[in-house]
Amino acid sequence: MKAVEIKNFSWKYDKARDYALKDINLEINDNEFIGVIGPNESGKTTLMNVIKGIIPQNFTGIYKGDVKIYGDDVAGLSPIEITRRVGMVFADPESQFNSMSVEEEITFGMENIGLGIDEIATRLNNVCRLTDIQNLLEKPPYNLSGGQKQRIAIASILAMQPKIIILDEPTSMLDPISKDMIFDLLKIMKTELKLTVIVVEHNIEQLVEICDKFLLVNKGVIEKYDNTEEFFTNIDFLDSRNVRVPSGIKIINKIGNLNKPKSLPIKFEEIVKVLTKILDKNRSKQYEYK
Ligand SMILES: Nc1ncnc2c1ncn2[C@@H]1O[C@H](COP(=O)(O)OP(=O)(O)OP(=O)(O)O)[C@@H](O)[C@H]1O
Repeated sequence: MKAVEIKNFSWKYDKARDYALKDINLEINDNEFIGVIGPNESGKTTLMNVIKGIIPQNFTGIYKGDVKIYGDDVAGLSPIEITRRVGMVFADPESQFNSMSVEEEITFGMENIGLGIDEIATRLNNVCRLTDIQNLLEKPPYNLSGGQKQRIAIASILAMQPKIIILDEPTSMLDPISKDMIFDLLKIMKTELKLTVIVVEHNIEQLVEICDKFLLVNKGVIEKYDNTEEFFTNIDFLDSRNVRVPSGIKIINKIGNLNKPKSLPIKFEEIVKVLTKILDKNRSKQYEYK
């Protein structure tokens, strides 16, 4: 069964002149990891809100087409049913907080959906271990570092055990070390928790290492949706859309196009391997000539 299935979908915000999303068709498989990129105001957040059911629940406008989450029409699900299936993390973790201690913050959602005390304790323990926030439980969530706040926001979402997690620019307000910690957590979500992960992120260099597929949204339409390797084959097209293609991929693409191999690596360590081979070959050739 598909995790997300969107068919002929369009959305126009009330009073907006144009549709924010136009004729969207999209399928996301269970346990896939999707990187969503695109220019500002292209419709990325709107698309995430559609998958999470925030649109049409909290917005008025024109809603056309079908949006299904694991086979069910999202517009027909109750807020609790949606919360159980889809979790969402925002750029600003504080926008999610509404409790006076980290522990309350994490248990709040679980109590709301009526989980028992033992289940809440087990889940609390698990998510604190995953996000490394055990020593923060007594503290107010507001007086912490940006990275800690984001890990708390993620912990409270993971505690709900959704099948899909959407993260909308989760590292945009964080320092480099905290960013790395969030990327490590993203890996765990895919490999250990087996979630379907959809992340809007500008840091393509790090996304390339973990995403199965990339989705480019531009002017309200899906311009490109492909496996990561395929996505980065047409560098000229991506340049024309101002996608910041990592330098390693650009270099290997230039060299690769000259040598015409069947497929090109895109992950950092794979690129290093290929370049090392090319350099070694060159060195041994120079040696032969001497
Ligand atoms: N609540 C709203 N009411 C009316 N128009 C909106 C609303 N929210 C977003 N829009 C418009 O919808 C379009 C898509 O916006 P959206 O926030 O989805 O883009 P985005 O790609 O996430 O942008 P960014 O990268 O800047 O966050 C924009 O033209 C925006 O102005």
